[in-house]
Amino acid sequence: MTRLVVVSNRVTSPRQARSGAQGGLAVAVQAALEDWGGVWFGWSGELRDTGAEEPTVFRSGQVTYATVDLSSQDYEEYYNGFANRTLWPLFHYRLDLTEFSRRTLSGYQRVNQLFAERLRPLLRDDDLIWVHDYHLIPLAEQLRHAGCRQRMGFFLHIPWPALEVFLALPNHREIVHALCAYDLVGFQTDNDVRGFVNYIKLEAGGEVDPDGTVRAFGRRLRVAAFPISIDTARLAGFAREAVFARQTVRLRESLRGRKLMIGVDRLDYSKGLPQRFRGYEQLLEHYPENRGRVVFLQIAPPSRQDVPEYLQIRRQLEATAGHVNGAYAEFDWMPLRYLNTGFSRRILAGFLRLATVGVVTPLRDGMNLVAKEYVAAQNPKDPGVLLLSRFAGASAELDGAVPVNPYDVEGTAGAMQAALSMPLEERRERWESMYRRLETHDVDYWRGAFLDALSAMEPAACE
Ligand SMILES: O=P(O)(O)OC[C@H]1O[C@H](O[C@H]2O[C@H](CO)[C@@H](O)[C@H](O)[C@H]2O)[C@H](O)[C@@H](O)[C@@H]1O
Ligand SMILES: O=c1ccn([C@@H]2O[C@H](COP(=O)(O)OP(=O)(O)O)[C@@H](O)[C@H]2O)c(=O)[nH]1
Repeated sequence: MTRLVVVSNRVTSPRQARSGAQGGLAVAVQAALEDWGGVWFGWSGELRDTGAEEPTVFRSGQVTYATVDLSSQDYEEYYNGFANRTLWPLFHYRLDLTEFSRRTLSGYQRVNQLFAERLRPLLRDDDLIWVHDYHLIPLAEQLRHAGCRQRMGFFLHIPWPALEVFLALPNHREIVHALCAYDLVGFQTDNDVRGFVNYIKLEAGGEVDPDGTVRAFGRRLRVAAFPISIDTARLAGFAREAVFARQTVRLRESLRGRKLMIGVDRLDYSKGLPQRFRGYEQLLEHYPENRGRVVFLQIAPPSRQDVPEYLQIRRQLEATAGHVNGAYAEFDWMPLRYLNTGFSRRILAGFLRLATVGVVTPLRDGMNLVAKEYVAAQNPKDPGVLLLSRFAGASAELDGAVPVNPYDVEGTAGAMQAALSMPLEERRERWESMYRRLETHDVDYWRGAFLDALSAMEPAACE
């Protein structure tokens, strides 16, 4: 039987998943693999400087985990460097934060080569190989050089930028050339597909058919949007069960009847947290009836702390949160609760259900699973309102959300006010259309759509 082999930088064991420290990629891949079974290959998250080791392999349920350690130089150049100081900021439209160096680029290529060498002996001829995200764009090309002919798909979890932004990457051509070694390249949204197709047509001199068939660099492949999703029924079940859980009860009691607004994001500059805090400050300033009546809970587990820009945003947020509380707190009311802790998704589901407003206002986001989890966690009889940035991939699907331009701080405050005072009937109507979408378009649907498309490809099609 055809095996599924998933490759990603981040591999999360079931134990790590319970800590709540992982991002959306790990959450979705875990859910996809748990049902289908297969191999999950990637970085162990550990650093080892002595000698290249064979992958560590262990099995849990249906999934075989195979992980490799990285050296501290690999970690610095590949993960902190080219992946998270070049590709991440550039693909999130932050040219001001984008660094480029040949040293980190060569580390990026080296780790992709290492992954290819370690993965190859584990592969069978009829495996379906599914590679995830910007860390591993060159992997298929490396595997093909080593003679692998299996069908290979790639899914990009982050946005694909507009052409003019992408052209700022000095090795843009090399990156797209490498992507063309896959048989199927999946993006989160049609907008991302458009950015890629524009590059193929306008820069690479390639051709793209209406069905997404691409011919470029002597290869034929397919591109399409496959919006990632959540395990909707399971998350809704977590939220129902969490009503009587210890932490949910503690949170509810601490509110003393006040309305809860909630944000849950990795501590990342792409998530728009400073603008969000300022929007909340404006809400308290311009709609004073909310003072003492609303609490904003922002959960922001630290992420990529060895990358300087992440330390900067952390300091900035501490100052902004302190400023909001300093200006508006009363002796018996703290307007903003800002936590640098991660929670398990069971606990989060309970917190999301308690919240009258879910605030998801990234400056740019590939998808944003928290937006979908907020909808899934709501009580159908009395659902809360989702505020959603138009720059999150999720906004293409969640039409019942209140749209927000996160750069418009006063507009964000106005949207918060509208959400806090929205009548039940409108809340239900908006929630129902979003929940219906998530019931059918869940993580199983995402996995099935991608793997069906990949299975239908001819292996290693060259023009
Ligand atoms: O692995 P880290 O460096 O700790 O970062 C966590 C993950 O962040 C990013 O997640 C993205 O994937 C989500 C699911 O598709 C999507 O909803 C979100 O918009 C993206 O930002 C990153 O792309 C992953 O590789 C990281 O593992
Ligand atoms: O304390 C936390 C914070 C986040 N998450 C999960 O991490 C994922 C974040 O994914 P998203 O797509 O929103 O953003 P990313 O972090 O991948 O950029 C979601 O499933 C969250 O429920 C979690 O389990 N615990």
